[in-house]
Amino acid sequence: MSEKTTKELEKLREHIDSVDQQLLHLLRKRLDLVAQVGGVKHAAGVPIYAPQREASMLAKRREEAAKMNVSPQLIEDILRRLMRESYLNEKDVGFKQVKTDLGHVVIVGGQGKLGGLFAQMLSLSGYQVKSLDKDDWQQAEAIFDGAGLVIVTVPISVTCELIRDKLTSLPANCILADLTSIKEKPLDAMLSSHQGPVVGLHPMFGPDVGSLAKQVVVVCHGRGREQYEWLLEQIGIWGARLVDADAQQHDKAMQLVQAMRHFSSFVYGLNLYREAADIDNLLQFSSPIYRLELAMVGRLFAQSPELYADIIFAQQESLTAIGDYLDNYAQALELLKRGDRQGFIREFEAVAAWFGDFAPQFQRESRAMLQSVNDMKTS
Ligand SMILES: C=C(O[C@@H]1C=C(C(=O)O)C=C[C@H]1O)C(=O)O
Repeated sequence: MSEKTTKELEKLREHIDSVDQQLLHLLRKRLDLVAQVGGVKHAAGVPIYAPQREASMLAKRREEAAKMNVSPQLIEDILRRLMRESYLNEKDVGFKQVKTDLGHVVIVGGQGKLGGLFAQMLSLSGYQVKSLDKDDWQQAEAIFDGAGLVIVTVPISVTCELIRDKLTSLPANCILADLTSIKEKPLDAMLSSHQGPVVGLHPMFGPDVGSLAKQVVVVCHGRGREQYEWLLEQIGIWGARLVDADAQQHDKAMQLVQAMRHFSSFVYGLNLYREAADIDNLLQFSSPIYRLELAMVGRLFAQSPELYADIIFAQQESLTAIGDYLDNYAQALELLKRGDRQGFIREFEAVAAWFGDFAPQFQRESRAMLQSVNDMKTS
């Protein structure tokens, strides 16, 4: 059935269409300017992401918007979306090559998704990149010969063994780095296999990000920092934020941030499956927060089970964090069984007090996410 309309409505809609077309022309103009900025940055080696410029630009546009009786949040939302586009487009011109006399880069596991992303970023920055995968070990000697940087990005379960068995005779000054999501053991393995510069990296994002702008890369220093400092600068030019961490502390945080988080998503999915939930039907009744939650869980099952098994099984200690969660769940369930509404409220308040200012901050952040989940609906 076609939507109801009137003559007057049609007239106004024609005006709106024409304004939208003007917007489109302005967008084209903005994209062209950003492309020029990309070229200038490429030549000068300026990072793709400029947080101070963004903050001052947003503040000015918000102020102007308020004066024009336009919601400051509206212009901020639009500009943030446009800036995301800028990062993607700036990428296309490539990046400045910080180290021009490196020799080539070898990505061990270059056919994996994350390896592929790093290979792409390095190639866009002018480096010669070679991939070394499962079937290439026969030619390893030739591939490593003359390498200035070797990046290991293979499943966690085989990372340390591979480093210890196969990376013992790299060129002396070659930098050895890994992208594993745990850091202590791989870093130890790299330090003992290779006498040259060593650095542990953990990109805190999946391979499906379109751009590294604003993404975090954790850095655990190994040895010979002066020799790999350029690599950190290069990653900064891609737009990522580098966060130094102690390997042990990083691994401890990962028990909650990764093992526990993915495990509870897994169980959430497992539960829906065992309860034979009808997802179509649930979506009919879904509130935006439920849809978002289901998306967070469902996206897990669109990816590789090996990847998640690797992350969850990586550290024996995660078992404690996950076990604690089960205990807390059981204790909270007791409140419910006893009908202890007051007890529930007391616990709730204790947790809220502990979250402190983060709770309202998270509420604000999630509001924006929920609104965009709602915007995505098509019927
Ligand atoms: C275009 C630039 O690059 C990025 C994109 C911006 C934009 O689209 O307005 C602003 C700042 C940068 O994060 C720039 O530096 O001006």
